[in-house]
Amino acid sequence: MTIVIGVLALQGAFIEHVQHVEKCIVENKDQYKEKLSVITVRDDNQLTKCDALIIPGGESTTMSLIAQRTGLYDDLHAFVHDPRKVIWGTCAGLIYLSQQLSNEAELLRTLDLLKVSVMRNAFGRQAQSSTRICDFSSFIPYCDDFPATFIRAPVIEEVLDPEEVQVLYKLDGKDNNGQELIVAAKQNDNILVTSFHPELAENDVRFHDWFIREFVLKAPMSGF
Ligand SMILES: NC(=O)CC[C@H](N)C(=O)O
Repeated sequence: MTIVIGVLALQGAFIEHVQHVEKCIVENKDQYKEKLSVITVRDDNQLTKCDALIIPGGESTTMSLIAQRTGLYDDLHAFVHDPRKVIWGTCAGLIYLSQQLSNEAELLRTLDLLKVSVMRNAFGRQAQSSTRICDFSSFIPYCDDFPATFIRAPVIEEVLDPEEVQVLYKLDGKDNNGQELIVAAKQNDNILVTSFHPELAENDVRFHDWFIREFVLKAPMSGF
């Protein structure tokens, strides 16, 4: 059996995710317990082939409008709500997955999955983009120097269901609303979100490798 990881390719930084997953497969295939492949997803036919789906960064309003216009919204909604599927949303993908937006919610019909409240563009106009070296070793073994790139990034201001959502990482300080700066979280064992872009860490696939090992290869579909 081959496990298929899809990358939603309606809009945004999908190619970088595909390249990172491909690099993981080439470099680590002997360590993975199952055969993996990666495809881009633009329609329902491609989506039905997938066991996991990465929703990339980009512009969440545009992504949501394209999904509605192409008729993919309902299929995406059903896919991400299936507990056997593995989902990872980065940046705009995080916004698109969330149940509640505290600002700029007009025109955006989210997939209503992640039980959090999110603030879009939480770092304001002053610092729209930055790369910070983050210590993720509390959840990714030995990964204490990861270059996390934030581009007009959202933050999770509030977890709406602490039983299902676990905070993985937050930045020091508060956002413009005086709320917490949660930038990585997981919901149950199959949904991961990051407000930064691990796919932009050049030649560094540690985050993607961890996603594959901790989520994709542990999901029910892979038989473990
Ligand atoms: N890099 C990104 O994905 C930016 C997200 C963008 N600010 C949005 O609201 O969709």
